[in-house]
Amino acid sequence: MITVEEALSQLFALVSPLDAENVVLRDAHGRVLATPIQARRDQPPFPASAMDGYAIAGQDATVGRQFSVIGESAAGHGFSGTVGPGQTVRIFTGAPMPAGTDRVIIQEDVIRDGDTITLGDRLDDKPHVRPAGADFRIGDSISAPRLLGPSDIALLAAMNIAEVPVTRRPVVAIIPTGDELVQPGETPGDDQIIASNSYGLAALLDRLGAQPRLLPIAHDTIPSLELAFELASDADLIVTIGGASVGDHDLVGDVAQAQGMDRAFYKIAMRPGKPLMAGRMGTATMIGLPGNPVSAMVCGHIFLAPVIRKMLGQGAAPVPRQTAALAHNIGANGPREHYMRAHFGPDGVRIFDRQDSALLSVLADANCLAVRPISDPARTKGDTIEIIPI
Ligand SMILES: Nc1nc2c(c(=O)[nH]1)N[C@H]1C(S)=C(S)[C@@H](COP(=O)(O)OP(=O)(O)OC[C@H]3O[C@@H](n4cnc5c(N)ncnc54)[C@H](O)[C@@H]3O)O[C@H]1N2
Ligand code: MOO
Repeated sequence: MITVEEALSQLFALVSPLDAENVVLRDAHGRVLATPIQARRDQPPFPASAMDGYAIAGQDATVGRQFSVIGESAAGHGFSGTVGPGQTVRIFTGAPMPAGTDRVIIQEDVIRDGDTITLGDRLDDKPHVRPAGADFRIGDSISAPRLLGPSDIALLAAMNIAEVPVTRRPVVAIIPTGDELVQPGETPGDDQIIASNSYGLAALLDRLGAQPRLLPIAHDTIPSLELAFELASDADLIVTIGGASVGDHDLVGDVAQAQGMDRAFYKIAMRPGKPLMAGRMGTATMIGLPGNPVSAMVCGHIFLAPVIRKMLGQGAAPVPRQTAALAHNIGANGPREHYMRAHFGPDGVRIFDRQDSALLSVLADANCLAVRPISDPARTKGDTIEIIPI
């Protein structure tokens, strides 16, 4: 059995960043910027008022001074003339500062009488002007790779970027396997259960920015698994679930190899997740996950997530860990790195008692996985351990 670290580095060797494609701005949210992008304009493109008030020449801002109002500058409708001594222009937030002005007196500090204003006695000392290019200048760039969030989308829009180069989303074929499985909503037979982790993994892959394709459930027969691999052959990544262990009906590894899978590894010193396998299969990478629902989901967090990030051009790094204090004592760990369902709250990390890899309800209550290194000794309340938020 190899370590989690070794398995991850072998997985990274199996995948490469995908090509870039252009998408319209509206579709760029959640995608990874593939190449740096440059602003096409200055923002603001002109010195702009930050307040509603009156634009004047700053040196004339003295208490009691009077100005005659000669026009208006509104957002989208600037004032085309020049403002001379003793003159002002009514101005609104976002409007261009007229020529001859460099300060806005907010309307609360002005008394207006007809077309004359008088500056009040409590003037602030701020210009209330946003200089041209204060936000960004033409040519300023957003570096890549970068996972584009809502703030980035707003910035790209302001930069007048209508099409965004992003990394293609990896197509991930998910193959649930097992005669005992039926789809949610179907009526299971007496010996059957509902396929669950296939849906959990599809959701995880959605969240990672991949394009999951949930294939029909494959039976525990060679022809059914062969058909499933055929259906999956044009994917970037093929993920099987179940049939990975040593039972008589665990055929996934054998069929994959008969179909030309070049196996990189099988079995990891990890709990849950021991019977994980991976390799190249034609143009795709194949990852065979264990069937136990929690094992598959934990492998999704620990292996699929970093692999997808590498394919999206976000670099090759394990899933980030944090440190936190234990809320209670725990016993020693065994010979496999243990990813334990736990809850991190104000009193520290509480590791759940029940860790059977069939228990999805315990996974749903967890907000992190507490990582116990191989042969980690017993720990006491307050000790620092590593956790992975999930
Ligand atoms: N003699 C041994 N038995 C087992 C070993 C071992 O080392 N020696 N390893 C155990 C470990 S650890 C795991 S993990 C499981 C993994 O087995 P498989 O990958 O072959 O998975 P299955 O046998 O097909 O299924 C296990 C379990 O999970 C349920 N399952 C499978 N797919 C789904 C799905 N899509 N949705 C929901 N549930 C699913 C399945 O019904 C089984 O209950 O092997 C141990 N055995
Ligand atoms: O590795 Mo199994 O995944 O412990 O349940």
